[in-house]
Amino acid sequence: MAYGGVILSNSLSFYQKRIVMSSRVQEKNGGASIPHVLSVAGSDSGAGAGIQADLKTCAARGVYCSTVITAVTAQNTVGVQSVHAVPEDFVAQQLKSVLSDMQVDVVKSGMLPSVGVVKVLLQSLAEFSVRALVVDPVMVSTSGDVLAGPSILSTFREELLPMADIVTPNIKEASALLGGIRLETVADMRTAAELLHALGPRNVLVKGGDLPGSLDAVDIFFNGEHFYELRSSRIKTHNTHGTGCTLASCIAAELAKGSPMLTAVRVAKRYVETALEYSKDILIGNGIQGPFDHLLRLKSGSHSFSRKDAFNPSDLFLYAVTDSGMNKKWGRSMVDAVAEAIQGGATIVQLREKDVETRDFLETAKSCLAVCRSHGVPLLINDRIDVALASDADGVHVGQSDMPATVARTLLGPEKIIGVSCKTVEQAQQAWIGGADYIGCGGVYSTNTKANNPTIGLDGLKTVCSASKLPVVAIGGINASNAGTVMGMGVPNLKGVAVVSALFDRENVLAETKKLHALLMEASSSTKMQ
Ligand SMILES: Nc1ncnc2c1ncn2[C@@H]1O[C@H](COP(=O)(O)OP(=O)(O)OP(=O)(O)O)[C@@H](O)[C@H]1O
Ligand SMILES: Cc1ncc(CO)c(N)n1
Ligand SMILES: [Mg+2]
Repeated sequence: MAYGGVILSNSLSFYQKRIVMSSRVQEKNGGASIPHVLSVAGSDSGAGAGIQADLKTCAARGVYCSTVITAVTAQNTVGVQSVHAVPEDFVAQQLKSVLSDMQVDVVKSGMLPSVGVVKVLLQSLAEFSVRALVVDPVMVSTSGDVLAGPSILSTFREELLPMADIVTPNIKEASALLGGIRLETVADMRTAAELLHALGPRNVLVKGGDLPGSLDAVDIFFNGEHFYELRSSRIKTHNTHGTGCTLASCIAAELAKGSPMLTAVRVAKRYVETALEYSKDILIGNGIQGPFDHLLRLKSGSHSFSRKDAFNPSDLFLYAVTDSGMNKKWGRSMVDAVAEAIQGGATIVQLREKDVETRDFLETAKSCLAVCRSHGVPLLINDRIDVALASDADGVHVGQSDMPATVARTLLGPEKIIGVSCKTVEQAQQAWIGGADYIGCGGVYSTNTKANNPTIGLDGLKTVCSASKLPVVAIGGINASNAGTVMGMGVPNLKGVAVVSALFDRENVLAETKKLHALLMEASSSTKMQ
């Protein structure tokens, strides 16, 4: 069909009709339409390529992916050990199950192991409406293993390619489809793209991942009118297994979201490049070509210092909030100040940097995190979700004018700690609904670290604590002379006090933290005895 509503060939009017039909069905359903790719491909037991790559790619790109499995392969990072083709009538049944029920936007085909399976797919496409067909003519993997034999070539050329909105062969596949021509240079790739276009697909992308001796990763895109040389740096890595499947399913995902073809291809190439760069050092399997991480998640939190525990409200007991101005005044670095506070008994640390450059903030966060992790103390970042994400800190603390807790939760995921400053019962309720883990309540007393901040006093603190569904840490002007009073009240949900000046605007952070810790222990044990 013609993507984006441009009719490029008379034979496409049939598909145009189906677009109208499918949008009508969607209107009748009434719900929000979810972009949907159907992947018709083979399973890779090593999960780097095939169906598994397609599912991960679509998940990473925010698109729903259903699957029709055409073959099951026994495959790993060494190569393909065995292939078990799914019977053609069972492929047909899977296609019917999905397409008769779900609103599929784009079909992406990968491994189609027999002529019969290609025919079954074409029959389904004639019967059910989709907006685009992305054909990855899988024949030879980068490892050199044959996934569809030469007997399929004529069916690909004569029946499948003419139906494709885009076809994405690698060098070997392009050569095979064109009767074995030599493809050794970018100029050869252009020729191949033009020759393949003449077979009927609306667009052609000849992938140069396996182009011998090429410094960049160059792909040639041809839409029948213009050539585009899509170039990215070649990532030095062994983890390229499944790049082709990933590229094609990302193109399908972007098309499903409504992108024009060239945009979809550019985004997909950038996505592959980013995932390869992120994954270049990961080690999965002992073979020559490893998988990469489609979700860019496997490295974060997996290093040895990672905090393994869920948030524990008792961590709020002695909550140290840093202040770089104070530390500078007393001639110590932030990391040293944090290390002393932890040694003295601080149970959680919040990095609060108001007037610092982002790059310095990130560096400080990383160094403080190393100290905190080595002592099992959580580190939170004040306000800056980007810095929390980039440093892999344990969470954030946000104020009423910062990012709302719900948005912070979406960005940070379920395991990070989120705290919200609240003065009122309503704000505390909102923080709970938004998915926060604790609230900071104050200012209890007046303080010079926050100008023009109205205090709520001990009564205000009691009111919020009693109504709160979340654990509370009291903040604002708390120091050694009043901490005992605050903790000694024994109000429900109050788990600790947060302090800035009482620790950091002092000459000896270690001694001040110890003193405060002892006071809090005494106050909380006396409330327990009451
Ligand atoms: N080392 C690399 N660095 C950056 N991009 C790469 C690298 N290797 C491949 N690519 C890109 O990945 C995409 C897929 O290319 P490739 O030619 O390897 O496909 P393929 O052989 O079908 O993949 P596979 O069979 O491994 O799934 C292309 O956009 C290509 O430019
Ligand atoms: C199942 C399957 N499909 C496609 C490829 C191509 O990478 C592969 N290696 N395995
Ligand atoms: Mg390759």
